[in-house]
Amino acid sequence: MTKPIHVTSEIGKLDVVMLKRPGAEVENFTPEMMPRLLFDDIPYLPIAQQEHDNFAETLRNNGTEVLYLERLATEALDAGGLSVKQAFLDQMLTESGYAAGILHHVLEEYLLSMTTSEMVVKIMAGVRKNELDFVPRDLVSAAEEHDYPFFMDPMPNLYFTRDPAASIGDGLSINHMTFPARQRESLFMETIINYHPRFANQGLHVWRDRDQTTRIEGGDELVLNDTVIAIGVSERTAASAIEDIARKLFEKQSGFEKVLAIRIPHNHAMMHLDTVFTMINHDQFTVHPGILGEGGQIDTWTITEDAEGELQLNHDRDLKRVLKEVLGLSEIDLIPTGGGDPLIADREQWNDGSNTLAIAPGVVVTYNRNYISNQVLRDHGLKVLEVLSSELSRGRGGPRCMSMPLVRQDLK
Ligand SMILES: NC(=O)NCCC[C@H](N)C(=O)O
Repeated sequence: MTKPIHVTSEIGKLDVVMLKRPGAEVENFTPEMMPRLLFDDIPYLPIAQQEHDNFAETLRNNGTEVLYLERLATEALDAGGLSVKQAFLDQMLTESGYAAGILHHVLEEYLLSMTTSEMVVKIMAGVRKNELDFVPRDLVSAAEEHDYPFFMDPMPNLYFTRDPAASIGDGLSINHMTFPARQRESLFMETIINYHPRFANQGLHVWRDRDQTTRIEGGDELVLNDTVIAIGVSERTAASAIEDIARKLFEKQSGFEKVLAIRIPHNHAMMHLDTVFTMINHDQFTVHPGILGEGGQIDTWTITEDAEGELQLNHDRDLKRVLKEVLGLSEIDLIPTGGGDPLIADREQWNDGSNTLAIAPGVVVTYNRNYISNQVLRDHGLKVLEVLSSELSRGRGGPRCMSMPLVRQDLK
């Protein structure tokens, strides 16, 4: 029987996916807070929600069951009972800066006075100071944070469900993320896998948990097939975390035998590997030409384990050659975002033109605004399903970032 988490490729038919419908959190902040919250603009919420519903509907119309993070988290907490809800809240408050003290108690009381669903939505949206009839008297609050509007910051990046955790085989990596703005997010997935009746006690693995110090994010983790994973060495994922997860996957006999580390530029536009490179068919990939040097060169390291259990590294700069080798293929089609025009490539990559979600081999979901890259994909024989994107793209993530596959059919 297929497990409730089962992902052995990037392209097998997508049976079950987890999304997060954008809520109050995507507009509950000031322009000043944007850089810290990793946003370049403030989306117009009603339209962002319509666009997201259009995305979910496109997936459903193509045979994918859509689950929502906010609902799964609520159900998991309710299934766990009061002690689990309290422990979750305790951890969330600790990670929000209130390990103890009067504000810990005030916020705990406020949030526990709500239904579980309201509490989850409120934690995601953020807690404004003016919601509580409480004025903190400590020096930090009075002298340094007096004008700051929040007790608990919103989590506007939650609709990028891809990043806090990644499905790998019959398990997850639950990620220690890079920036404080996103670090609390993975607590939801940890709670879901531990307490939600659909996932708890189903023999699922946590290959690497969130209590790690080295950082990794799901946008960098690509399951190329049932034995090979590609991971970006990026702004968000450290080489040390890649070595760590490689060791764990090899030790825990996950079935994965090779980890391909690909070093990409470290900047906001290309924060994860999936913003510049995605797998969309057995032998086809999108690639932002801006990451490749002359002759398609980019640093890659194929990591394997030797007979003594030590990691072995094989360095190569020819991406095509490496992909052919690890996938056992004679040819690879690297499809350039923007069709190779550097201006269009940069513009469409900025709006996630390389960030495609494969829902079956050769069938991809993309943002409609990247019309040139979409045509290039069609010219290469792909079926392209376009979704609305004016507001969603302001968060700097596309269809792959906005989806966490839970079950994909195995490739034949
Ligand atoms: N996989 C992805 O590339 N996710 C997009 C994340 C965008 C979000 N604003 C972030 O900076 O983390």
